[in-house]
Amino acid sequence: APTVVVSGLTCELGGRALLREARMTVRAGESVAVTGPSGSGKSTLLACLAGLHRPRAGTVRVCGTDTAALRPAKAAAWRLNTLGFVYQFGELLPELSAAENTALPLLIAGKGRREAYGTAQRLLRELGVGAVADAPANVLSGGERQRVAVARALSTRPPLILADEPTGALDEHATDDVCALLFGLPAQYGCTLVVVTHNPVVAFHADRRLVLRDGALHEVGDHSGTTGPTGTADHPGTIDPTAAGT
Ligand SMILES: Nc1ncnc2c1ncn2[C@@H]1O[C@H](COP(=O)(O)OP(=O)(O)OP(=O)(O)O)[C@@H](O)[C@H]1O
Repeated sequence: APTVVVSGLTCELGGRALLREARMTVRAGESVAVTGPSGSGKSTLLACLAGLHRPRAGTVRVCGTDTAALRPAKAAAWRLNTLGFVYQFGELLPELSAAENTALPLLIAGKGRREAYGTAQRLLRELGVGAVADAPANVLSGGERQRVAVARALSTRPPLILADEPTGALDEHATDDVCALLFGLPAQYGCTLVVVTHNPVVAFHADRRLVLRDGALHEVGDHSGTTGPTGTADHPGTIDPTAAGT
């Protein structure tokens, strides 16, 4: 069964219709990038996937669960076990160490300290930030912060990772680094990945790309016919505006 099935999703915020009968399906183990103009509703779409925003119409099923129908008391536990979030600035708790940030979801899920910290240390090592496990989050570099954020997102082994502009605060080098890490997660950890990004270079790493335009999600060209994220077959060196989704 697909991990994500969205159909007829209609959502308003501040009196503005952001999503209009949007639809998308994401298969298990797939990575999908969602691009689109600023303010088009990409973060709102992620909030709907997470059941954090109740749509006016339509359905959102994640791992078979209708997220709009989740009762608040059950929603938090469902999110804890089903979703991992990665945000633009890592959004770690600054006074806690990398290991403490990573162990936190497991402690909240009721795991014992030994198991939670064991898992955290292992994930941080696997993601290349084992050396900073005991450093407070507020001294980490941007790239290290995002690696720790990914470790935290993976800690409960959720089937779906949602990333909202995960490279938005990084330079080019760190962006490449975090992209390699993020888009390698489905193969390495067996999860599904949905990434919201402005950056066509980031989107190009995904198995599929969707653009959110006028409230609807459109599939954009597959990788054939383009020379890569920085050029098209017809115009090498230019960014394909269709693929960029802007
Ligand atoms: N709680 C809210 N109440 C009212 N309006 C909101 C609320 N949250 C977001 N909006 C508005 O909804 C629109 C879409 O916001 P959203 O963050 O989903 O867009 P986005 O595509 O992710 O934008 P960006 O790429 O700039 O992050 C924006 O105009 C925003 O100001």
